[in-house]
Amino acid sequence: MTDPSPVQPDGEITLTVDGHVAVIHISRPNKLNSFTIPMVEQLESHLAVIDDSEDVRAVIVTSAGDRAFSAGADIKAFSQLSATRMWSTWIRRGHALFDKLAGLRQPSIAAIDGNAFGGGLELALACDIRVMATDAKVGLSELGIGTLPGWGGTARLQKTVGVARAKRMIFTSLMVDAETALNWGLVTDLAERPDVVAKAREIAEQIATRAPIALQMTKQIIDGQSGEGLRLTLEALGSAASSATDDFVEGVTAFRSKRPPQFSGSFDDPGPRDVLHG
Ligand SMILES: CCCCCCCCCCCCC[C@H](O)CC(=O)SCCNC(=O)CCNC(=O)[C@H](O)C(C)(C)COP(=O)(O)OP(=O)(O)OC[C@H]1O[C@@H](n2cnc3c(N)ncnc32)[C@H](O)[C@@H]1OP(=O)(O)O
Repeated sequence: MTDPSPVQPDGEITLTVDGHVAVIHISRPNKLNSFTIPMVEQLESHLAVIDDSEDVRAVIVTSAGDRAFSAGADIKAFSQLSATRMWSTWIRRGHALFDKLAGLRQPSIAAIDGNAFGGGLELALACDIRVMATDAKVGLSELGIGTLPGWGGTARLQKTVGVARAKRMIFTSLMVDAETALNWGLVTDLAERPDVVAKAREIAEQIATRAPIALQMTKQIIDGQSGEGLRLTLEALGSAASSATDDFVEGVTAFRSKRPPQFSGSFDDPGPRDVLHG
């Protein structure tokens, strides 16, 4: 039995890649996985690795099975700083970090296997899909400590649950339970706490069987402005049809051959191809 790794007082965020799925683990067990600057730095470098990878097709973000998914930014740390230092080390940097997560080519799934408060819920909101433990609660608690959700959660919550529910949650630091989160569309799936990561993994593996380039285009279209969606759709299909990504050829060929497609994610530009007649 190996000794558990020593608890890092400043917390630790690790990255493991298994096949086409990357898993980001947040661990600061004695402080409810609250974020320190070293953890922000580690997450920055992990996202850069994922962004550069051609193998990673889906990302899971989860805690290391601790009591909480994350209780947000380390209140004790940022509240000791001057306003200038707070802006540069916490607000601007954290906001950019969660934008980077939300903007990844690869879809991400938050496995909310514990309570998620403040920046912890903002982290989950920066992911595309959220799976939540049936006994967890989530909320943007920042107004309760005299600040506001500073890492993108205000805008993302409104986009996810609508204006009225976002106002109800943020203005009153409402902690919603799993059933409410599911009913409000804040999460897409519920699971018993020990099964949350497995559920997220199941979704990630399904995503990993899709054609990567078509998937990335779809993510960009959904995340684009609604009015922008049609133009992006036409543009994306136009570029795919004209240069016929290998995956598009493979998808049509596999369909015609009645076998599962094997997508490669490659994109060479052979010029127009007649993909419908072999
Ligand atoms: C106009 C505005 C101007 C203001 C400018 C300031 C801007 C600063 C912006 C920074 C960047 C924004 C980032 C983000 O948007 C903001 C945040 O994330 S703020 C943090 C939000 N999180 C919370 O409010 C949750 C705080 N925690 C709690 O309420 C409780 O811990 C709990 C989650 C309800 C659980 O309660 P309990 O079960 O009783 O557990 P404990 O409270 O005993 O906690 C155990 C242990 O963990 C420590 N801890 C918990 N949460 C945090 C945290 N967020 N930061 C640091 N430490 C935390 C807690 O202190 C205990 O430690 P111990 O006391 O045992 O040493």
